[in-house]
Amino acid sequence: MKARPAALILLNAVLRERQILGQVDLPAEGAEAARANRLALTVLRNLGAVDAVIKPYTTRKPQIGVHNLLRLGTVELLVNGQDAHGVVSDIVGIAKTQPHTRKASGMVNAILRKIAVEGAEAFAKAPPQRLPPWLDKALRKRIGAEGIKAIELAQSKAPPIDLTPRDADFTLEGADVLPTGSLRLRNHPQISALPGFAEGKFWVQDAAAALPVKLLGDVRGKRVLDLCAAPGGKTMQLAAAGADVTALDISGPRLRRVSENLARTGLTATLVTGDAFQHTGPEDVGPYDAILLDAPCSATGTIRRHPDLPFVKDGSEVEPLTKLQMQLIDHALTLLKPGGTLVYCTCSLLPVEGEFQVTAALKRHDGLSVIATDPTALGGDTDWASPEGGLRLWPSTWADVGGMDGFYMAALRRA
Ligand SMILES: C[S@@+](CC[C@H](N)C(=O)[O-])C[C@H]1O[C@@H](n2cnc3c(N)ncnc32)[C@H](O)[C@@H]1O
Repeated sequence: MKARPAALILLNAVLRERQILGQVDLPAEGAEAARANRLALTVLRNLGAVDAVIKPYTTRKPQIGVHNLLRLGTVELLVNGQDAHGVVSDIVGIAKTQPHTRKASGMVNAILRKIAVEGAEAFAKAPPQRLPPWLDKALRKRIGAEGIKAIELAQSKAPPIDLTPRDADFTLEGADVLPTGSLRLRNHPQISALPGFAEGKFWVQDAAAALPVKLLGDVRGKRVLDLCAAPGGKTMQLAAAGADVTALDISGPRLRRVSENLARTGLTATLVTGDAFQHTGPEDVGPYDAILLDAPCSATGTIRRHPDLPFVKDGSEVEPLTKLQMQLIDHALTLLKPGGTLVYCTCSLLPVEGEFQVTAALKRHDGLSVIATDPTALGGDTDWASPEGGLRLWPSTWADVGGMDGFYMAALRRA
């Protein structure tokens, strides 16, 4: 299947069935599937502006299948700058093949022709894609209208691809080296075709996601538990830094990805499939020197990479997730040596999944303390430091060089 009809399947799955993009079975492969995915992501990242362009041409909201065709056509015309004649005839052709859009093909034709000629101005004037109301409400008090706007602007742009090098001296032509050590690609090449990929010299990992492991300091020779490990970006960092790593995850299929990643990079870790709460550690060697807890979370920090999330999630999972995070912190502390370090992190924008978890853990555990992180020691900026001693990153952090995923991280010392 070609990219455009495949992109339509993706858009219908997200916007009609409320399905996560990554879970949609796509009848396309290779380059066409990759292009379909990029098209769907671009539509979702710009949905508000695209709908604002379409609205004046419709008397009432079109049926969703028709609306998605118009959205796809509008993005091809106004964002991707594709040839108007080709786009309109292709989208109309797709409309004609579907029973639920066939009747509207004449209307689709007329609207897209008009948008091709006059739509650019309305698109340029439209504000960036809004945060979903539940997320806006949760953040507004903390970061204000300006902070929200900065996040929305950052999320409306396609993010760069960041790589973590296995060895610090690895460089890649065309990649920028960020002060934190990540390599950043502004174009979107086929990763598996890049020099060094097959030899496992790097892996894809957002610059923000590469920081939590650094909060553990020098892990060479230490026994480190990666408690929620899959797909394994942080496991590989730990192994590359010389730690004796145990990587645990509840999901067998996801842990297989850790295994594949380790095989490609030539790194080693002990893999354990299972529930973190059942893990008591190997009895013969006792508690771990350090633990990384990259807890399951709302993933609201990754919306720029996964713009489907706001259309699929409604915030109702946040409360159960915060309970799980709290229990995981408590359990992790039982597996840690006295004096050992626990790094807690989430790719969430929400303080309840970050800062609040740390301050609440300090109240629950006598003698537990935060090892205050100096962001400048990691190549970051002073304003990354949050009052309780952790680091807070937003999608708008370093926006001028492409931003980074929203993340929270803090290092805790057990008494
Ligand atoms: C944020 S992801 C971890 C990402 C990973 N650390 C990385 O850098 O690639 C959270 C992981 O927690 C796992 N998980 C969720 N509940 C768990 C539990 N009770 N025990 C162990 N793993 C769990 C999920 O399967 C998921 O892979």
